Amino acid sequence: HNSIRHLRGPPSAFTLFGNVTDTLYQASVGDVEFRWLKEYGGAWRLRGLLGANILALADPKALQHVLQKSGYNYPKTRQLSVTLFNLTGRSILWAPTGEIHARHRKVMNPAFSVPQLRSFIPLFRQSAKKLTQIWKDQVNAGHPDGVTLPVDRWLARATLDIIGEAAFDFDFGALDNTENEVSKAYHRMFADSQLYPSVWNLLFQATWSLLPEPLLYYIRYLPTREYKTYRSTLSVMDKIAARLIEERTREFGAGDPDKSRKDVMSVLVRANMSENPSTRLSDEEMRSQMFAMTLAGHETTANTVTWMLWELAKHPDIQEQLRQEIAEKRMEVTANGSYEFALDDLESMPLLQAVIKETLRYHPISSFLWRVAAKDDVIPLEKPIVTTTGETVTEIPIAAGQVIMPSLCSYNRLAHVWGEDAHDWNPMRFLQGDTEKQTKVGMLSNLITFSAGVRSCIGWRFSVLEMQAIIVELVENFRFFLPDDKPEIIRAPTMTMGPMVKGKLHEGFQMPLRVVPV
Ligand code: HEM
Repeated sequence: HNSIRHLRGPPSAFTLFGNVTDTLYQASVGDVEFRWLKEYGGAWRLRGLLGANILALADPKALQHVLQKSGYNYPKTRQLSVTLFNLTGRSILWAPTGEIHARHRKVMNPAFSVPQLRSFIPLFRQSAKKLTQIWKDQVNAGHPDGVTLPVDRWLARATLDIIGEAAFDFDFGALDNTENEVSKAYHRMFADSQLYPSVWNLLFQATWSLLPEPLLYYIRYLPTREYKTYRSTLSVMDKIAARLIEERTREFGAGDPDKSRKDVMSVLVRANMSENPSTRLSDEEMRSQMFAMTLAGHETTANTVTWMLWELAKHPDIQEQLRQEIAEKRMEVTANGSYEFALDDLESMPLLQAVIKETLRYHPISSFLWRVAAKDDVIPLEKPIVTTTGETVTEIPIAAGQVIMPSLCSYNRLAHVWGEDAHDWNPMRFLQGDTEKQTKVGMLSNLITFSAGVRSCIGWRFSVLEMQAIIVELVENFRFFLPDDKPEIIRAPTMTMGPMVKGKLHEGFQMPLRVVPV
């Protein structure tokens, strides 16, 4: 019995493939979602592969219910868990049950506390400055009008170095060496292996819910290009991870932990050693956290900053206002006898905050999630929807096993939440808007971009602080323009929604911008 049969949704020509492929094969993220959102409201039915019914959600109350209020009643689908296992091993991203996840999250939480994150600010600033210097050197080499740079690649290198230092006290050296193995390996993971998967691959994945679970953990050994990419990335990382964990554990065991070590892994090793042995994470699980943090923690932030610079290039007036705000804060800081922006300085720049929030809203790099109902339930709606029989409903009863696709990009465009101009990038909405009346959902200003609830992004604050530190440095030092040939940028529907140039998808993610020193 599947009670979402009566929900409206796009028709599908072939039962075998359904129309989930419409989402996965669209040219630019939002092409189909925003049309469906307009047509059906905050919830619609999609046909999955092999005739399955999938419930897509954008309604605030529905998302609050599924992601935030119901705890572990809506775990990740098996398919998603297995994919994350293939990418990261037995990490927090994989954790298939509430019990396993709670154990992982408890050990990891202390590493993401506010005081811990505050200590990373100098590191964020240092990497941003290094990037600035590299760009200045390139421009000064005889290009007074600036140069067109692949800003996304440079930002990914900077954020990889940051996650290395912050998470493991390890120098990946990605900014120093552009041929860096780890940096290239992670880039391949997203760009090559995730864009427009073949229908055969999708059908193969659809069978995972029918296969015995232990078998699924051997999928990563398949000889296809995709799994080879995953395996080679993990093996590059595995050697580094094993050494770092062994080092930390030895220091800790000798009763002589290096107190100066503030990296996430050291905090994790300490937290793990003080756990009851039965709830402790295994060596394999600890190594996997390192893969998870590297995967989840660098291209995500880099992509978001990339989209932000693109928007600033398209909105020169806002770019100039932001530069003005930073300049004023710079004078204030200098007058107080300091050389550097501290956390409070960064957080007291309203336009900076607004630009970051608006970019998170407009370009949510995880444009959708996958969940499955562990038991029968009734999902409430904030805005009623009309069913195929013309009935208006305010809740959706669902059966255990119902697959759900929270459409993060669609929620972030709801006109009744964000205003009639929800499809425009306009940071001013966060300076004028009154978010008090909105349904409380998500981690920051009711944005769903970091998901919500027990499985929300553990790194959301880390990422926001990192973005603040990077943006301030870049906008203080450079002006950003669209390149003269104005390439058409699309939001590629890969695992992290990255920018690609239309007609040049084979070149992977890219965002060329003209960078001119201030
Ligand atoms: C703009 C940047 C980022 C965005 C938009 C983002 C978004 C997300 C989203 C949507 C999820 C939920 C995925 C799901 O449930 O299927 C998630 C989970 C996660 N993120 Fe992030 N993330 C960002 C940056 C980071 C950073 C910097 C780190 C680490 C330092 C990080 C670490 C994680 C981890 C470990 C999880 C899994 C949490 C769990 O299952 O308990 N993320 N992120």
